[in-house]
Amino acid sequence: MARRNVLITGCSSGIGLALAVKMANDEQKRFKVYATMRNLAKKEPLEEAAGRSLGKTLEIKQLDVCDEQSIKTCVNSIPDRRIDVLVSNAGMGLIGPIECQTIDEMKTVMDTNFFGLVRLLKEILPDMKRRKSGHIVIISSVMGIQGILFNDVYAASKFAVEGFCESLAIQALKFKLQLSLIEPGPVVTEFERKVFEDGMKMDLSAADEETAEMFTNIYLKNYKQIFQSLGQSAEDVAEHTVKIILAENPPFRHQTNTLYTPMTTLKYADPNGDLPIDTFYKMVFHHDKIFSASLNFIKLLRWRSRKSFDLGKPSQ
Ligand SMILES: NC(=O)C1=CN([C@@H]2O[C@H](COP(=O)(O)OP(=O)(O)OC[C@H]3O[C@@H](n4cnc5c(N)ncnc54)[C@H](OP(=O)(O)O)[C@@H]3O)[C@@H](O)[C@H]2O)C=CC1
Ligand SMILES: CC1=C(/C=C/C(C)=C/C=C/C(C)=C/C=O)C(C)(C)CCC1
Repeated sequence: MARRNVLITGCSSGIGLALAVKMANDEQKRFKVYATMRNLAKKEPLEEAAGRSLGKTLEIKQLDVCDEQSIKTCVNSIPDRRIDVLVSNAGMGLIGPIECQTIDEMKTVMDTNFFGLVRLLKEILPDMKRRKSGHIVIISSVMGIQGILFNDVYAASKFAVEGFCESLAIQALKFKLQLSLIEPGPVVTEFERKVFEDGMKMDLSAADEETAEMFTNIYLKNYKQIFQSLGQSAEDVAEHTVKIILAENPPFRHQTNTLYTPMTTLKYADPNGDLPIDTFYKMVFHHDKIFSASLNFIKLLRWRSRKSFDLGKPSQ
């Protein structure tokens, strides 16, 4: 099989970095990775992690998904503009009451998470259609299927991504192109740190007392614990993504976190849409102690299974 050219966006940290490194270090050398980032001053962690693949199976390039010219320049710099696998990963989060967010902040989230993907495809899709080959892989989120308290705009941006892809997938089929949405739950990356820090320093004066209290004492208070108990690593998500890229018949949707799937299943279990909303409401407002205890229990189980794995014993 010929080596496949892979372009990944947002490789300065997190999932993008982990995926670029994993694919570039593929033992069978099946990929040539174009690992892109908007700010090349941030390339050191990727260079370090890439090791010997740097300059061989991994090249670092500048690409800002909010800048059409930067996308064009990057794609033009790739031999024959050939991109066999596009991984649209660049993205950002935003949490908090909407009363305390500016429209400009919200627009930046939509511009990055949704229009970023649209800009990439406007440049890359015509080539893929002409060649009648290509795989478009999008790092979406469980929030592309289901909204979560105080993530209104972020969830909207990922819903936009999912709606766009669901529509495009039908046309793509005609051109023998594949489209896959990767849907991680919480992942411990810079995303989590940035979002939490911004949330902690958010000016909540525009919100009523009850909302501000809910955000601070329920959402932010539980945030770290949710990531510690249910969170995956970027490497774990990268491993799932590679499997999807290598699959003979890649699925349209793939959730990476089995601990999270019980929540998303609620969405499909009730066509009226009330079940997930009522369940989340009860978890947050009525059974918060049980919810918190369950998270602690999961954290303990995962810690124990990792510990026994570290000691050389397979986890139970
Ligand atoms: N972490 C999580 O819990 C989850 C994350 N996701 C999704 O995974 C993807 C990767 O996030 P993750 O690795 O967690 O977070 P990181 O913050 O570690 O990585 C995000 C990457 O996107 C880049 N980026 C942001 N804006 C732009 C832009 N305009 N052009 C190009 N690159 C840009 C960042 O660059 P810079 O360093 O310059 O800011 C960074 O490289 C995102 O789409 C996110 O929505 C999905 C589910 C859960
Ligand atoms: C599980 C759960 C909660 C929080 C989930 C979180 C915080 C998920 C984060 C997902 C991310 C960060 C996805 C990124 O794309 C709530 C609403 C507190 C209560 C109900 C159950």
